[in-house]
Amino acid sequence: MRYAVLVTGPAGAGKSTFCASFMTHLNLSKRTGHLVNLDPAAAPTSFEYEPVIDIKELVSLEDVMNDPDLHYGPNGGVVYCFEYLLQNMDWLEEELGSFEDDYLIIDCPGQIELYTHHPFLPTLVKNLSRLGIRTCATYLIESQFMEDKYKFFSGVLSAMSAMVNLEIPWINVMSKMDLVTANAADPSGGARNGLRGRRNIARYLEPDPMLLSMAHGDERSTPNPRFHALNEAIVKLIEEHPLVSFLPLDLTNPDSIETVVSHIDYTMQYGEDEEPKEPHDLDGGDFADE
Ligand SMILES: Nc1nc2c(ncn2[C@@H]2O[C@H](COP(=O)(O)OP(=O)(O)OP(=O)(O)O)[C@@H](O)[C@H]2O)c(=O)[nH]1
Ligand SMILES: [Mg+2]
Repeated sequence: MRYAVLVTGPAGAGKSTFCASFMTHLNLSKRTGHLVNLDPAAAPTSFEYEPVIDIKELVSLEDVMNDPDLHYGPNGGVVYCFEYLLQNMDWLEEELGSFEDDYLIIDCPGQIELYTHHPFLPTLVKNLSRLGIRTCATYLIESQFMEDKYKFFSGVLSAMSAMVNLEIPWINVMSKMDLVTANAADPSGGARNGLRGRRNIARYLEPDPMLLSMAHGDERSTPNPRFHALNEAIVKLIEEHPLVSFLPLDLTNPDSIETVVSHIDYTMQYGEDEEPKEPHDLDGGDFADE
């Protein structure tokens, strides 16, 4: 059985950094992981681990943008590259041919429209499953989103929108939690503030729709009734479909990546199909006759 983890999320969420930490964690646990780069815009220097498969060998953003017949800018260019990849699945299939029994960590581009507007991920996942690869997705949002309730809820909605398009196990991750801890440790805040900070964080990890109702009126002084109605509708949607919760990821704490990886293992039922180990002393034992 082969396994693949799609690492998705908006631009700069920390996807490539997470992929590298994931690789390090697997190596330290004596497991084998391979990095697959599906970001046609990735800079060659951005990888701590050399990708075993790299979309840029098929098509790179640079080539697309320099093509005088195509006239694409960076965003349209990435979309074009992904379309090209899906039209050339035999290339990916061939590249994937040589990996058995391993984890493939697939670093995806940060263009949000790839996840919300286009059927790219579902098509990719269908192809992976046709090749017998069990796949799950992670969706990263960075902790700074928690500082702006509107940004946060737009992040929740885009995660939901990406999720409902994909019929595979899905894990949302709140990345860069080290930046939040740094704020909570602010000496001027004192212990009570720290506690309130942690409670507040919990309300973001299991999104509490009331945060959005409360946001209304505090930062924006003149309440716009239509805006209010929209907020109410979003609150209701999140209450009725509590699909989204986040696992915190703090890369400065080794336990944190371990927790995220165990969730990924569990959700993909990693290792369940492995051959059961032979017990040592079954034959010649007494209980055979009893
Ligand atoms: N403090 C902190 N910074 C991080 C963490 N993860 C990533 N960063 C920083 O955030 C920036 C973006 O990280 P990347 O891993 O390149 O993010 P990405 O999602 O791959 O970005 P794109 O591929 O451009 O969409 C870099 O400057 C990283 O150093 C983290 O856990 N904590
Ligand atoms: Mg990246």
